[in-house]
Amino acid sequence: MLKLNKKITPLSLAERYKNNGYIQIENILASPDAQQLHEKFARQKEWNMAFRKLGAHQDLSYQSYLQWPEAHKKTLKSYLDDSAKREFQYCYQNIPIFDLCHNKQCHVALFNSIYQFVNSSDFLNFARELTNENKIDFADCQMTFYQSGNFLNLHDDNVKNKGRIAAYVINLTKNWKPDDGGDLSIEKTLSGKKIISSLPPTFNSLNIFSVPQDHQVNRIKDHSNLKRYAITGWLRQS
Ligand SMILES: O=C(O)CCC(=O)C(=O)O
Ligand SMILES: [Fe+2]
Repeated sequence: MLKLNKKITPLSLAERYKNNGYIQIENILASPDAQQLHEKFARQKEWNMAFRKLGAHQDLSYQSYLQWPEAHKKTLKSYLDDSAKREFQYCYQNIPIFDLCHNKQCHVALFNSIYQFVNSSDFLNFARELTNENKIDFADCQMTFYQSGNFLNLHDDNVKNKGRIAAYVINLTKNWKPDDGGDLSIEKTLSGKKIISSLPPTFNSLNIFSVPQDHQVNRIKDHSNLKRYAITGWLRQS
């Protein structure tokens, strides 16, 4: 079972969350758990590669994508880069753990342990105290993996009837540098002025931000070797 770092007291951070609408908390998981999770993410071979084509979500097997001829990969990259300038677009790898484990038997120990952890009373109570939202009933979750050229354009996470109260990101990226890109930007407009806050994907940090709120995952630079791993999802009301 994954464990929270017991030294972090959510009530002491609630004021900051309330004032800003977001917070980043370092060293969120017990340290051996974060290290082991990172190793398991790094060993995971199959992912869904998610992007949009002609305005609709697409899922592709990442392993089959790796077999494509280079020319074919280049064509997709140009399409995505061009489309990202004109419309809502994203490209990253994920595994929809909540869909795989919820209401079904899931036999992958890693997926089960993440699903159980984010729905444990420890994690949900932590989130309820931090956000002062007692109506949080459960957390959905996915594993995500971004690498060079991957991004997620500006959006606000607001989807009707999903009961999303706040979004969370447990960052499992090692050795991030500002030059890699891949930080999470949160945008606000205050007195007509755009304010952008950038949250680096610091290893073993938790980001929580209220929904709706404009944010994006900045593109990981083409030259970067970064593997941006995270557990992401929403704290939801049934
Ligand atoms: O990975 C992140 O930092 C945020 C991801 C996100 O915004 C989303 O999946 O909707
Ligand atoms: Fe989002």
